[in-house]
Amino acid sequence: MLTNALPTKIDVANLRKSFATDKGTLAVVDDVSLQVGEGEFIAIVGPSGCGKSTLMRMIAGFIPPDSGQVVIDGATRLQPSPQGILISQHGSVFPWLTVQQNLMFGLNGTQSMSEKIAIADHYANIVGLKGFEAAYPHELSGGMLKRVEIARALAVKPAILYMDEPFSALDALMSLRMRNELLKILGQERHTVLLITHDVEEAIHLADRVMVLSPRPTRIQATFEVKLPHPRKLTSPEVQRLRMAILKELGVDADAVA
Ligand SMILES: Nc1ncnc2c1ncn2[C@@H]1O[C@H](COP(=O)(O)OP(=O)(O)OP(=O)(O)O)[C@@H](O)[C@H]1O
Repeated sequence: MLTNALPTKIDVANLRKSFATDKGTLAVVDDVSLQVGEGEFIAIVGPSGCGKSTLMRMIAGFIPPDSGQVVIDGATRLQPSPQGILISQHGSVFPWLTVQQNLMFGLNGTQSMSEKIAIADHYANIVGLKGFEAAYPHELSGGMLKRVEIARALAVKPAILYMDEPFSALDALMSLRMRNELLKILGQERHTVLLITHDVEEAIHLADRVMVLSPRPTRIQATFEVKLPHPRKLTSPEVQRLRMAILKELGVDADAVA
């Protein structure tokens, strides 16, 4: 049980990971432990190349840790599960399928075709793609493609959403819109979310807790609770104070970016 009384969804204990490279062993993750509550939204920020993606991929079960363990719903995680969906920065929408077919892709065989279509159309609507169900990816903008990807992930109702810089390829306006859409969706359907971002404002906008990772080999350097109700006003003094404190942890001269 976490201090805020949410049942523990993800329990990460003493994860370590090194990679063998041409130049020898590269220690990437150094003894990371964290607990995530059911329905909690955690943002992870850290210096470039510190090991954020490696940490998330271990938690999601895509790569095995050298030591330590990941327990999800009380069971040790050894491989990826359909319960957890990873949305990456590169995107993975299938170019040969329409929006509707992409959204139906991950749905399992227990639903009839008409049920699958209804689910796909519901999520297309939620992310503002109504009317584009028959369009192919090449007919969509970058922001729309990102929305297809998020809708596809949500359509399978994953218990956990792993998001690795999902909005980093978008322009600032579209990124802000996507954050608001995500918050809207999470207001309707609760998911546990782990988000990697390099954008401190995005972390504070979305998350219940922001974890700051150290340079490689990475550890959890600091944790910030964001106890602000949604919708959050990004220009508020509380948000600005948190932003300064997190930037300071990251070694950025906060006065220079104020
Ligand atoms: N499979 C691998 N083999 C060897 N080195 C790897 C492998 N995967 C990651 N690395 C190295 O581990 C380090 C951390 O990479 P990772 O992608 O986890 O960092 P990151 O914090 O997510 O980076 P960024 O901020 O640039 O997205 C990097 O130096 C990377 O080159």
